[in-house]
Amino acid sequence: MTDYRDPDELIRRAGRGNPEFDQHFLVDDRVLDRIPTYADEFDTTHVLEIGGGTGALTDRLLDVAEKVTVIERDPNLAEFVREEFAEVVEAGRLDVIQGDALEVDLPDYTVCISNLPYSASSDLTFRLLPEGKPAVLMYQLEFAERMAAEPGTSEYGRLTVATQHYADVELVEEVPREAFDPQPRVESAIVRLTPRAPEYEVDDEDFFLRFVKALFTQRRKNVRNAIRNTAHISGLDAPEAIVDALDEETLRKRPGDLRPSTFAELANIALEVGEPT
Ligand SMILES: C[S@@+](CC[C@H](N)C(=O)[O-])C[C@H]1O[C@@H](n2cnc3c(N)ncnc32)[C@H](O)[C@@H]1O
Repeated sequence: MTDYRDPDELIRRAGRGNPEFDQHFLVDDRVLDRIPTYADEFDTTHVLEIGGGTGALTDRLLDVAEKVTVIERDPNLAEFVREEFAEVVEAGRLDVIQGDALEVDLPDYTVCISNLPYSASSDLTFRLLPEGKPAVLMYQLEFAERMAAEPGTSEYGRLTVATQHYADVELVEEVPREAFDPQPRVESAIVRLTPRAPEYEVDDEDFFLRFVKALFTQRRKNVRNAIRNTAHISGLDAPEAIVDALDEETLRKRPGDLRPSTFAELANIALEVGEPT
């Protein structure tokens, strides 16, 4: 077993994380050791790590990757990691980009393995998913459960359909608050995202995602009323024509009970007859 740097010692030298900047550092060695193993089936030649923090996970990633690129917003932490891993930086195996991962250009990575800053989880996920590359990511447990949810459950929603449009979602490990320093207020979970084409076809991806978003704003209404009430969100001039084109059984269901493939069928019909603007 490789002797990795002690995460508590890294924090002692780098300085304590600031929760206001999403700085909850993982200090449980067993969790840190397991994270790269969830990417065993993926090509780990070039790992992207968003939010390197003090480098405890970076240390492990360097063991499975030929190259690691870290994007870290905090200039002090970016500099700390550059100095801490000076030898591998020098050898060209580690790049540390100081910047906002929502804005900087992404490198040509093969897999993203990160303990994400939770306040940007959604934006970062939907920046990564269209890249079509696999990922192993730490989220707030509640967010992870929504990503992996099944139709008909209270967790199932826009986030589920949008995520599963791009990838298979597996919640591979729940992580308690005590695994972090400082501890977050909520439990966490590691999610594995395996990209694949969806099992349905959509005629217009942007419209599909907008239509799903619109219907889920009315998740307790039936589909008939949800389509009528959200034409301004989905951008449809003729919602009634869609209602006329659908069968009664579908119209009586609630958006939260529709499978992604049914959303796709509805979106394709809406695009054809609903006069989208
Ligand atoms: C939850 S910590 C994870 C740190 C480390 N990887 C670990 O596992 O202990 C998230 C890190 O993301 C950084 N961060 C926050 N927002 C960011 C953003 N928009 N882009 C890049 N890094 C960000 C924080 O400074 C922090 O170091």
